[in-house]
Amino acid sequence: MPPRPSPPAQLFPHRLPRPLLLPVTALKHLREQVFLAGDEGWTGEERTDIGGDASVSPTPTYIGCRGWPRHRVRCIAGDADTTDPSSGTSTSLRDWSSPSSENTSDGETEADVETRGLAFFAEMATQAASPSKEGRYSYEEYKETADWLLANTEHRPMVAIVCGSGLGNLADLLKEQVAFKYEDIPNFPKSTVPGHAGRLVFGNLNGKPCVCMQGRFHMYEGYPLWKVTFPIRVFHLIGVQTVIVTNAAGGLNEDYRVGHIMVIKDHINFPGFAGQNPLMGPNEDRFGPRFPPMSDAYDRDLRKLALSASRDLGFAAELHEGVYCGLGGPSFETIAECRFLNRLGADAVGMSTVHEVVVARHCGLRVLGISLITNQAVMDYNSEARANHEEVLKAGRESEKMMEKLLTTLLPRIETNNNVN
Ligand SMILES: O=P(O)(O)O[C@@H]1C[C@H](O)[C@@H](CO)O1
Ligand code: HPA
Repeated sequence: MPPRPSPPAQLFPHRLPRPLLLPVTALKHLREQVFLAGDEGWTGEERTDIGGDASVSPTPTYIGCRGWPRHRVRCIAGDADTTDPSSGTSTSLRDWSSPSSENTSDGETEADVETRGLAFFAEMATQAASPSKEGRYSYEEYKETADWLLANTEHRPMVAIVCGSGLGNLADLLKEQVAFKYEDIPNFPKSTVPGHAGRLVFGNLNGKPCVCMQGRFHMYEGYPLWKVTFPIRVFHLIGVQTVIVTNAAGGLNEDYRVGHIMVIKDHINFPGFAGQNPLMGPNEDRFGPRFPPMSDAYDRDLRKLALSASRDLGFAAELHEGVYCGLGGPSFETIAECRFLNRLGADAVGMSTVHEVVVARHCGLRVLGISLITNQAVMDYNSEARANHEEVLKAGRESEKMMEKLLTTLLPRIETNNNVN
């Protein structure tokens, strides 16, 4: 075994109560949640994803938690005793030195941080060690979550609403609410983005039984697409028939203004072009077919209902039908990219939705997509405008009343099979 080097200074060492044994395969899965770095790859706190691979790293491996405040990204130092993936043996993770009781900047002691770090890590380890986590959820896990929800609420929603950035308050419209934090629901991922609260809210919207995702999951958070779309299949299993996906989007169409609404007519799944499709991998026939069509992804009757509701509400002039282009994010688009997408036929651009829609259609759910135009995409090299998340959230807050009215008017009109002419 190579001699054990000193830990990098930026790593705050934490003591493990005892060596933690994990199979090498578990470490591979942990890469989705935490970053792993060999000695050579470590460049300090500025780096959040070093992308070393424990299974091939010849040097000791450090593990930190993605998404933690950076000064806390220093969870556990490890001693990779056995790193040969072919051996299938275990990797032991040990502490480097003793903890201190020094306070961190927000008053939490290092001991608290350590406790949290260990709890987080233990959870990750448990999840990673589960055989079903080999790249996807098993049917039984979707079912487990669905059954848990059905056992914990009497609500039986027909419609699910996914709230986009800044649109989480839509969930407040529901009456007779029963809400669950994502972290309390078995198998549910966790929201990490500001403006995505991370609660599943059941209730009635204008008499219609609904469930609202107050916060969605995005590819750029580091989640694989089978996690991003996990709730959609759960909705199917609890009896939901229609999903309304909302999002914040940048307007590419020159007629679109901030605060306008776009009913999604079609989408361009850009990550899909690069092989990032949530249906990649073995098909689960109990959800749907291997090769689902997408030419009817956005339900024509639901689109008509949305357009007629907007006419009834008097804001038809602010409502468009258009094509949404989903990208991976988290960087906003360059000017050249915006021009390119616009020429391709996209009217609005965002970082979500398309994966949820693919999975929803795969399991036969009807889909209505609604984009709130929160900013105009920058298309001009002379422009000083810069897209930013604060602006997106602000536009969401400013237009929430319009979105609320649209949904409140629309929901009671949704039948199992609308046939609107
Ligand atoms: O969840 P959505 O698609 O509404 O959120 C958009 C895309 C990014 O998450 C974020 C950028 O501001 O808003
Ligand atoms: N680009 C991508 N995603 C977005 C935007 C944008 O301009 N606005 C809100 N979400």
